[in-house]
Amino acid sequence: MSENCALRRANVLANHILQSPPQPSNISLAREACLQYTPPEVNESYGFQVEEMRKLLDGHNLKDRDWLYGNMIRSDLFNRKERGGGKVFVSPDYNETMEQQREISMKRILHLLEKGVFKGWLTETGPEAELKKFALYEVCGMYDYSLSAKLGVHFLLWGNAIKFFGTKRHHEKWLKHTEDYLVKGCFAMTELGHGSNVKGIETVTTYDPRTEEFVINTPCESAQKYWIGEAAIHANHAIVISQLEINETNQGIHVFIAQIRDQDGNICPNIRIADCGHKIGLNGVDNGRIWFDNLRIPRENLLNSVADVSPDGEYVSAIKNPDQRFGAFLAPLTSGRVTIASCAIYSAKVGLAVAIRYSLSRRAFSAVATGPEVLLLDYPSHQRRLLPLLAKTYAMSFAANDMKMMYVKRTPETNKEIHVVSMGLKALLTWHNMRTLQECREACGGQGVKTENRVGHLKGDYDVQTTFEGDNNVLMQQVSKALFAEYVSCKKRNKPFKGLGLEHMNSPLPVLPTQLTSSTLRCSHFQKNVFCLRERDLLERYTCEVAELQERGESREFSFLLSHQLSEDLSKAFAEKAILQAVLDAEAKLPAGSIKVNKVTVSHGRFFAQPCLTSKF
Ligand SMILES: Cc1cc2nc3c(=O)[nH]c(=O)nc-3n(C[C@H](O)[C@H](O)[C@H](O)COP(=O)(O)OP(=O)(O)OC[C@H]3O[C@@H](n4cnc5c(N)ncnc54)[C@H](O)[C@@H]3O)c2cc1C
Repeated sequence: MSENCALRRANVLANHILQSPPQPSNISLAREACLQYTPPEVNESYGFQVEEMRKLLDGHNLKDRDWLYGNMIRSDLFNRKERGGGKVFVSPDYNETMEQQREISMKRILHLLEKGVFKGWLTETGPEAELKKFALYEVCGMYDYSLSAKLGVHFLLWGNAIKFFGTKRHHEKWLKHTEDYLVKGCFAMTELGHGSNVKGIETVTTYDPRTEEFVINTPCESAQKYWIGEAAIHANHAIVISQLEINETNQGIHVFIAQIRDQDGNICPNIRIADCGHKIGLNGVDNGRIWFDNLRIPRENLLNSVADVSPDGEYVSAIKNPDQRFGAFLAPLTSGRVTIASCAIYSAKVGLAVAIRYSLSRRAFSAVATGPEVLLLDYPSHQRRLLPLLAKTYAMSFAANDMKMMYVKRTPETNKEIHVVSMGLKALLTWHNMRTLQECREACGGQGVKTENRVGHLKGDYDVQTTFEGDNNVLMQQVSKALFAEYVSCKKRNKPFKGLGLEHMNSPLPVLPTQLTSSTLRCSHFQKNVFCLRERDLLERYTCEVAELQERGESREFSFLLSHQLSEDLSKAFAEKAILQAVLDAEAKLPAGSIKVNKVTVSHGRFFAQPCLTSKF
């Protein structure tokens, strides 16, 4: 980009910001010849240190990420494209049929397996191994979300279910084989009749002490397993979530391993499988439907860390309360949600990179008759459309990194907090991604529709993130329910708040200054107070509303579902407070002045902070 161009743009931007009348400029407004255009990636130069920015945004495992990018770029399987300036890009071939996408996704996984990408994904433990895994998922997700989702089903759902719910015998038998793809796993929880309401699933498993086997049955059409990733073609084993009936007593949902295909890929007896077919995106994943016709599996295939059945058919569980048992069974979904939320932010980054770069090369309309046309990003409306989304993406990127750290350092004491935070952030970050992608698509005009520009495809592929591993609206209810439970429990026991970030409620109400100057608005102490006050107010009002509903005779469970507006506002306030905290933490770690939360906006009674990065690196 010529110096004149840059200067002119800086002037226009400065004028927008300072809102001063346009200054007469000495810069030549000569029309640029059409053919002077070169794609930005060819001669891009940066006014900041890219590596420093990456450290800040990626946060961890930069070398591992580059190693995986390198593996993709070197392989023909990833559809490499050489561009001017010696740059090599990889992106899926968007002309492939659903069948081809499924096949190539599996081939890519097997190629990465050969390169050692998944080494230790289930057998190595500790924060370093887990962070590395998160980083590699994110890289896969940026390349093609089908690749990341397929890995998610195999490692996070199937693999983690064995890890968390299984005991030594299961770990020894399955984990290494899973890591080596000698078994290909899927996770069969959702049914046609029951998705969000997991407790209501209808698949039934009974025990036969004569043969020491469990018998899994799909009693009706609504009990067919539906949307099961990898089930249509690739998986040969399934985690089956089912009600367990022992001596005609229902013990609630339990987790079993069932073989669904033999080594040659043939469907096993007493199992029927159908394909869910073409989807609006994510067609590299083969989602399927499964029916079990009194399938017999060995007694050892019950994952028995939470509960067990003795050879003669006695049910034993250390957790007596069925609700607590149910909660323990949903634990592996936490790592899935953390991954989903962080991948969503990478998708938003890709969309914004495409749209903002386009807005820096596309011109439309001239300010003066003989002058050059104006760059899209010089229009205040275009800035207002894209830059707040960019700022929020930065903020959420810090929050995603904080959440990953919290997850990898989890302890029994922090498990509940990470569970609730991951629900709130999964919902907010995936919604943000979808909103961002739509704006980016429109901001690119007609070019946004072109498949090669990716934004449209990202929308199709990432859309389901708002639904799977917890529908966002249902997650919002669960966040507010958890906050309610904490509030009521502390008040009843007259104990101070401890956990879920509610400790601020132990202090008297903070007093906000009546005069809001710009320096007040920029002060992190003020910002935190505002977010805490909002959460406190919403939590108190929500608690009153739920209590009133219960007094009017609604059941405890149903009262949470009836209070929707306050519930949603409270859950969002909780998640946005976590995002603000992540921005402030990031700011604290940086050289003074490198990052600033520069604006707190108040609209419709809601507060939101917009961080901005300055170029002080
Ligand atoms: C591509 C894809 C892959 C998937 N992969 C898997 C997989 O591998 N394994 C697996 O087990 N499942 C999988 N799923 C299933 C997924 O987890 C479920 O679709 C999800 O849990 C939602 O369930 P549902 O579709 O039955 O929707 P429902 O639960 O019926 O929800 C429908 C709508 O009703 C609303 N709603 C529901 N309950 C309430 C309430 N209490 N209050 C207010 N509104 C409510 C929801 O917000 C939603 O908008 C996958 C789904 C898709 C689409």
